[in-house]
Amino acid sequence: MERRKVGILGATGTVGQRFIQLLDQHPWFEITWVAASDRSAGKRYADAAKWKLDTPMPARIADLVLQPNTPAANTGDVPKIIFAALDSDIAKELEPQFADAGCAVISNSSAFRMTPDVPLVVPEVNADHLPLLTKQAAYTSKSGGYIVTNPNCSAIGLVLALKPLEERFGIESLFVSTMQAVSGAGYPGVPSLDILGNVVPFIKNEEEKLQEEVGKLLGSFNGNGIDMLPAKVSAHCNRVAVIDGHTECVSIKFKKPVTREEILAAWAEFQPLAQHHLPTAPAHPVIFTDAPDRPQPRFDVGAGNGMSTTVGRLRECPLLDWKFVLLSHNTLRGAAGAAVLNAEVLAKMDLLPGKHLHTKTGAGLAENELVNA
Ligand SMILES: NC(=O)C1=CN([C@@H]2O[C@H](COP(=O)(O)OP(=O)(O)OC[C@H]3O[C@@H](n4cnc5c(N)ncnc54)[C@H](OP(=O)(O)O)[C@@H]3O)[C@@H](O)[C@H]2O)C=CC1
Ligand SMILES: N[C@@H](CC(=O)OP(=O)(O)O)C(=O)O
Repeated sequence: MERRKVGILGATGTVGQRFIQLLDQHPWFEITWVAASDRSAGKRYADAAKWKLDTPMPARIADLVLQPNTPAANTGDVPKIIFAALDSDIAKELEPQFADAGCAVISNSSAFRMTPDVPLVVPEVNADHLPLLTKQAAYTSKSGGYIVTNPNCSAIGLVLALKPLEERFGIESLFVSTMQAVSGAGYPGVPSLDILGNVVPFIKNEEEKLQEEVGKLLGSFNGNGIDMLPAKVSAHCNRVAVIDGHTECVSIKFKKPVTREEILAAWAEFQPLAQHHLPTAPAHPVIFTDAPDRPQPRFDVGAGNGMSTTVGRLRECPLLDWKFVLLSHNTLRGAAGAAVLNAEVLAKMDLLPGKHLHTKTGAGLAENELVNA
């Protein structure tokens, strides 16, 4: 099968490098275009990027030349599928330009996550929100472009654990306290003298994003927009001296009495994408460990190729109903892997740019094939 050509915007950064790692051998997508800041444009990828992953930089990518970062400034072919890993302010300016030029922009940034006509999606949780993209002006104006976003890295791990619980028991309120890895701040990120032997109890805008994104992700698509989940959510976000993997301590109040066995069954049976055979989807999005001292970033961050959330320490909460600890990989499941999985679902729903683009709404496929179990 011929692979679809894709580009990466912000290709030299922490998340951009993860995109390269995940897409280099991808069966459906082929990287043909990379771009970053004006500082990097015109350079070979190998000369512009400080490669920080423990797998080698793919030789073919090393020789790609970084292109200008707007569609207008490009003289050659810009692929119709763009994975974007830009800071929010830059994303705000650049992503709409690519959507207006007819590209599917699969974005990591927070810039448009809460925009009413932009889907904010974790496929196992709310793939049925994706048809919202057909309301965007770029799409309806027949350029066929659009923006789809994935959530904040802490929100992704959290909603994977919450979705099966919300479906079965209903969530009334939620308290979450995070311990977030330094790679979440990009490269070079947090200065070593600030974080070594230390905990920083502040990540700008993080608590606000986590609180509001959970409501949209667990909300429902009403045909025109998203009705937010009305649960109360309170978040504390902390930076800790871990390289990869965000750990979160979660306490929940449910709408009805729930047993430990029912919670464990909800997690174990949560496999909403199992029948779709998506290359990046983990077999088990939520993995429970009953070891008393797990999950831990050092041992569990790679679960499901970095795409599963590991949950553990499930116990009764004297304030709310139940509490547990979860861990997920912030640059894989929390960023690049999430975006690649979004693109795989869009491909399955026939919503990626192609010859049928303007006749498809994605609605039938969302309802019939990608509903969450
Ligand atoms: N790190 C993480 O765990 C997660 C990050 N995110 C989000 O993903 C986005 C990227 O984060 P991250 O990879 O960590 O950031 P980095 O700082 O590591 O990388 C930033 C990238 O943006 C490029 N860039 C900078 N300025 C411009 C510009 N004016 N035009 C085009 N490209 C530019 C840089 O290129 P150059 O090399 O040329 O400077 C680099 O490729 C952010 O919005 C972040 O919040 C989301 C989830 C998790
Ligand atoms: N802010 C997160 C990374 C992230 O996901 O950010 P954003 O919500 O801007 O994508 C962290 O530092 O760990």
